[in-house]
Amino acid sequence: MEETKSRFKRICVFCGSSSGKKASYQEAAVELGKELVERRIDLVYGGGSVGLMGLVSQAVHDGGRHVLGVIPRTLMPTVITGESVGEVRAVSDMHQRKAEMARQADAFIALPGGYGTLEELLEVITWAQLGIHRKPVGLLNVDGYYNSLLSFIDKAVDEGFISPTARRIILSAPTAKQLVRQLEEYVPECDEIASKLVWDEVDKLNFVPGSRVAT
Ligand SMILES: C/C(=C\CNc1ncnc2c1ncn2[C@@H]1O[C@H](COP(=O)(O)O)[C@@H](O)[C@H]1O)CO
Repeated sequence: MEETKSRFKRICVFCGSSSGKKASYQEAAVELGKELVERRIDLVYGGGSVGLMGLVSQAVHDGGRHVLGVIPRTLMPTVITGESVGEVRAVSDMHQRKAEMARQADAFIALPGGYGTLEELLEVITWAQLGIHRKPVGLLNVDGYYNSLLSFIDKAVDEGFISPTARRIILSAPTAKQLVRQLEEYVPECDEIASKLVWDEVDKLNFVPGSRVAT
């Protein structure tokens, strides 16, 4: 397989701790892992081997890329989340886990998932809206899984709760290849208010002003 170069060193994947009912969700997790490998991109995720989390991490590890699992100490016993592949970083709680995953990543992708996935996804979108980071965020919309979420977000734009600029933070595509290509081409827009906010160093998630990609 020919390797393609990427602007990203490491991507964070949020996804179900369950596998979902359709084979297409599981296939998409493996496909995404292979796409990261092809582009020589490492993975950061929530650790363990359950559900789609296990499938994407195993595919990246099998392809020879680095896998970093960030996992709260309480969830570390393998009877709870299964054996992790690659490097495991223990953190004290779920908040620290999200902050550490975000700090370690140059971009974010959400595969299908449940509450945990949605919460992680919406948080990095909110952080982008506030100018805490300028890293791309993409939804892997497998079999239209996220259509209703995207419709809801469009309704929130129509009703005046999300600005058109903030709507454009979210990229989406039906396949890993199309989505990663979009993430590679993404140029962040700056909201007028967000551009004036000054976040503490710790809150900035490694973003260097003036660069297109967070470092
Ligand atoms: C404790 C139980 C199951 C184990 N649950 C999780 N294991 C690992 N990571 C998890 C777990 N729950 C949430 N996460 C994080 O959120 C995303 C997955 O959540 P979802 O609700 O399945 O979409 C994932 O990205 C993780 O970072 C027994 O119930």
